[in-house]
Amino acid sequence: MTTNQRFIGDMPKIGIRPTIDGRRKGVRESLEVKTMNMAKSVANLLAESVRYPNGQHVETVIADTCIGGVAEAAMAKNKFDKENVGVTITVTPCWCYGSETMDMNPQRPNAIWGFNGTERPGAVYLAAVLAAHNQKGLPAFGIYGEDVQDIDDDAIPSDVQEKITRFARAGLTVAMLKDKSYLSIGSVSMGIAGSMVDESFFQEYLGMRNEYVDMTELTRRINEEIYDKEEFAVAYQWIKENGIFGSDINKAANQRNTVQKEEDLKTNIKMTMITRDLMQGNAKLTELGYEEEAMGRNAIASGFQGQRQWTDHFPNGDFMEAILNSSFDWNGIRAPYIVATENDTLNAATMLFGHLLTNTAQVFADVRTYWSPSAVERVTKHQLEGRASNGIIHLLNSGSAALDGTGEQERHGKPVMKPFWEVTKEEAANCLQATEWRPANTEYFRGGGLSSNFKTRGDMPVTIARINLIKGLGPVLQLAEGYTVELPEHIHGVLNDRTDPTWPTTWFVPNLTGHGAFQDVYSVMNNWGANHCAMSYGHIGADLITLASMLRIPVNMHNVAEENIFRPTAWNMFGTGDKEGADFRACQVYGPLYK
Ligand SMILES: C[C@H](O)[C@@H](O)[C@@H](O)C(=O)CO
Ligand SMILES: [Mn+2]
Repeated sequence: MTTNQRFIGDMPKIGIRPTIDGRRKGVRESLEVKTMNMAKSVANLLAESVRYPNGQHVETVIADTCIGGVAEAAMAKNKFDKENVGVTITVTPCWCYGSETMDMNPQRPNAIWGFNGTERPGAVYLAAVLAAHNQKGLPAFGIYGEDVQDIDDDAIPSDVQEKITRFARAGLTVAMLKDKSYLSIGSVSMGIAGSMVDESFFQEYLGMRNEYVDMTELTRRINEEIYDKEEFAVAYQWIKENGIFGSDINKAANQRNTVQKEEDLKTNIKMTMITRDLMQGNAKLTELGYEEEAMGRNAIASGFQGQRQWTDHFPNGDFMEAILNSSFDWNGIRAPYIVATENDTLNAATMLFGHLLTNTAQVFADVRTYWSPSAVERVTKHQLEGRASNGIIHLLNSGSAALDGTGEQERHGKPVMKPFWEVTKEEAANCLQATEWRPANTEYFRGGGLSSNFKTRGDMPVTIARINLIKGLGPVLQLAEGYTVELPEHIHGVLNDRTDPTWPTTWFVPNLTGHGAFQDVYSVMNNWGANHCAMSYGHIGADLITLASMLRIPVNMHNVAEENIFRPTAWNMFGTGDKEGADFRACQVYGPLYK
């Protein structure tokens, strides 16, 4: 199965609306070419610089005519509705009639680029149409280049490019979430509130539905052999030949014997295939006589409860979660699946944001420990240095960290996490080689299984994020941009051995601003809203903030520079001095996108 067959329906397109002054006999005629050229430049920019998670370049649809009034606005809308347009960008070099030309679809993110020129007043239209958007309660993003351009200049200035592409990535994420499912496999893990499904959150904020299966469905499919046995043979050979099987940390009395460990590996492979099939279906199952199972659940993300009923008896979910979240498996290099440990639905939604904005794999982790410089010195007799010198946060969890999180993919000799189509065979092999599959800690996981153990390479720019649900307020998003750091081996060894050393470790350092939650590293840990975070490659805080504003989720903690914050213009009307407070007020007034 190829990745672009993964979900039912086409990828959403971006609709481009060239608006124009409707006055014929001179004015309109003189502007037609320029206006359409702006639309074409935006289409070219998007096709070059934005891709869908399946690797295809983004598709755009330009309205058949410039839009001078309401009839042409309706014609553009009809075209867009037929073409599965999920996001629209209006462009214009001139004055046009605000409410007569505007896009009034309340659920499709909309931006307007008003050309900064002097011959015709694009900025005046921009201000007028944004006022109409605000007055009608239909928030839109305004884009106005900083420097004046000449009317015959069809280039898009870099500040405008940045805003258009940021808007497009976030808008497409909104559109790609819509009408997909989150699949809960099992229910609440160990009282973790994030694994209590809040259907209103998924339905009203993300436009998604919730699907559920009991974990016994895995048992049924394993026992009745409802999976592709040929694929199983390939997977088994692949991991036996290429996997590194690390040592057992369990006391002799608690160790599983060789026969059990071999069975655990086989069960883990079957769990991986079955979870994927539950999410997206598998045509092979039709050949086996299981047409219903072959359909899958149109799930763009899933979560596996695991602990404790399953893991007290069966092999744990670490292998399954690690492989599915990675950009490769025994079938080759492919887009990651999003699977949350402990069925933490809120971390899964955060991982989806990171994945759909960047097209890269995500690292799910416990926000485990803050190590102050003095605590590290006390325990190791060594001082933290460089980026780590203000203290470090230990990200660690059984399960869902993508193997891409090893940092074994490179650009210009530096560790990165890439979209799957840029990952080479050698890099995928290196990620696997940097991972040890170790017998699970049987005091935690009585049913055994294989845990994935690696240490993330340092110097990767990353962003950790998390959605939290607050009674009386709704969802809020928090994020921290920072870097992975690599500690000298002796320090890492001492710190890591104090916890469960069979799991993947990332040492994270946030960028500090000296204010609020970013006063120091301790404050970042202290202000984290739950036990988990999702880590994404790159400094994507600004994209996350734009996306959150589209979904009306306020951001309660971030360390993104103010000049990079891009939200609908209406947000400024809720206050310009205190952007954080304005965000909360705006989100409260507009409410969830799909209410
Ligand atoms: C094995 C343990 O139960 C861990 O899974 C636990 O510490 C968590 O990850 C909690 O989020
Ligand atoms: Mn956890």
